[in-house]
Amino acid sequence: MHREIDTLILTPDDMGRIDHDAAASGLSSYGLMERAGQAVAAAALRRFPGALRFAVLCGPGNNGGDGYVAARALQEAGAAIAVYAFGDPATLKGDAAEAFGCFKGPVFALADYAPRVGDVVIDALFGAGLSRDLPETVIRTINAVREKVLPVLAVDLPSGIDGRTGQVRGRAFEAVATVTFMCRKPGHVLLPGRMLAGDVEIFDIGIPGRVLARHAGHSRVNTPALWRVALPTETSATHKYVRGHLAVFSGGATATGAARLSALAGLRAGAGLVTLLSPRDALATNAAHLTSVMLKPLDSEDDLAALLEDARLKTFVLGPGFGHMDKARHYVRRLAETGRQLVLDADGITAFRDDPGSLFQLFAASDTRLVLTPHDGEFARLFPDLAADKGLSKIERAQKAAARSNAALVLKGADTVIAAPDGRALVNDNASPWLATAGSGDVLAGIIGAHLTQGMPAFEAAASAVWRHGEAGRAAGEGLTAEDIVNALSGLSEIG
Ligand SMILES: NC(=O)C1=CN([C@@H]2O[C@H](COP(=O)(O)OP(=O)(O)OC[C@H]3O[C@@H](n4cnc5c(N)ncnc54)[C@H](O)[C@@H]3O)[C@@H](O)[C@H]2O)[C@H](O)CC1
Ligand SMILES: [K+]
Repeated sequence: MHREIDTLILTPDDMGRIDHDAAASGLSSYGLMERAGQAVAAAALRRFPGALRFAVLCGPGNNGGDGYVAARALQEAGAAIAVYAFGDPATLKGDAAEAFGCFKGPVFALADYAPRVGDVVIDALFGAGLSRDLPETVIRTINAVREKVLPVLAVDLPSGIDGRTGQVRGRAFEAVATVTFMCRKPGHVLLPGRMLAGDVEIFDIGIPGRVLARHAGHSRVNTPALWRVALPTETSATHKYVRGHLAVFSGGATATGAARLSALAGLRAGAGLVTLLSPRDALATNAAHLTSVMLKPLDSEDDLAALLEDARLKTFVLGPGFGHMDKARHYVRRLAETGRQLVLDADGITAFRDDPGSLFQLFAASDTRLVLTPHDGEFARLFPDLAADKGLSKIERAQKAAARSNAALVLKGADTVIAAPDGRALVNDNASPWLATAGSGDVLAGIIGAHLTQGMPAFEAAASAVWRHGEAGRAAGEGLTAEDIVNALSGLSEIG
């Protein structure tokens, strides 16, 4: 079943406003903390039945408060515990002070914690409120725990992970699992936070859906439920022209492979027809490798203008192995001016590095017809200021770039973010490490093109393509090549 809280991503700021609102509507904020701490204790007992001792490390804020509740619950369950505090617990405030007050047992200074084999560490030092790099005492503790390779269960977030960005503030615990509350935060889904959070459990502490909805932004984890309705449906009336005609620009004679991968992926991903537009000097090479993909010579803007007289050709992929920067810019202008949809990748992106504004201008005044698929390096060519702003999370960078370019933006990586000009953002989490292989991006561009040409809106076309690409990568398994991803596409069972 699709639960809203399983896909929603809330920033720590959103979460703070939700807390505030929940309390203002009469919900006991200490009650939320009590449920949070109890959930942590339950997860600890369930996951680590053989623990000799739970070392509960409590911080100076509400994350520490959850820790005291968990410590009390573990004690009541008969588990051996030892509690260590960073800072003087007597100075705790509000709910955390109450949680501390309810815990009956000794609390030692964090600096005195000597990790022992058999300990399971409950990390309740810092959660959503981490606002700067970790202090030295905490870093020393993290190092000592990592040195002994002790299992860590993190409360809300592994301490040291910035909940808004997923970046490490100085040092961070590497958790086996993290228990978070209501929704995931960017720190759970963006790298490196995602790797350090381990298995993330989302626990509903009882904040009403209406309060969540009031403050929820437009960020989610990329799942089929979010775009399934936009997928093209197969009916008996489906005709190859109805399923769309995708055209992919090939590079010159020595660089044709990338575009062929895009073209083949487009065909496998459901485009009715796919044509490779090839320079004449590369026709023989391309012809030798193609059967189901059609081939047309194209060397100049005039050739393109003639081609564009066919109104059925609505969707293009330009960039993989393309090579010619001037031609790329001229072709893109023609495509934009004639109202075409375009997936711009690789060299197509680089072609606009000296004047990204001219690209954005071309696609500014219309529905979203452009999909940009940069990796970090290409992103920096089009959006140097956003790439340089280390204060932005990857989600925020993608959102700003999508708004500026009026494009559906696919910011690639193991934590690919797909953003729309209207602010929607999806973080993808089904990619296997094997997907980072030569040609993988060319395949993705082709799948996006296929989805576009079948009539999906740009953002949904991109998001579903990234997801299918991830699934195909998983199906192809370890050691895959880009060809394997293409082949795995048609073997995928029904989406979602
Ligand atoms: N959101 C919810 O629904 C609930 C959240 N709970 C838990 O509360 C924490 C967030 O609590 P908060 O007090 O805002 O933040 P922290 O405990 O993470 O830390 C704040 C505390 O630490 C100080 N501080 C921040 N950074 C540093 C640093 N680098 N060095 C030293 N000190 C630092 C800061 O000044 C504050 O004093 C959330 O994660 C949940 O675990 C609830 O209990 C349930 C409801
Ligand atoms: K924590």
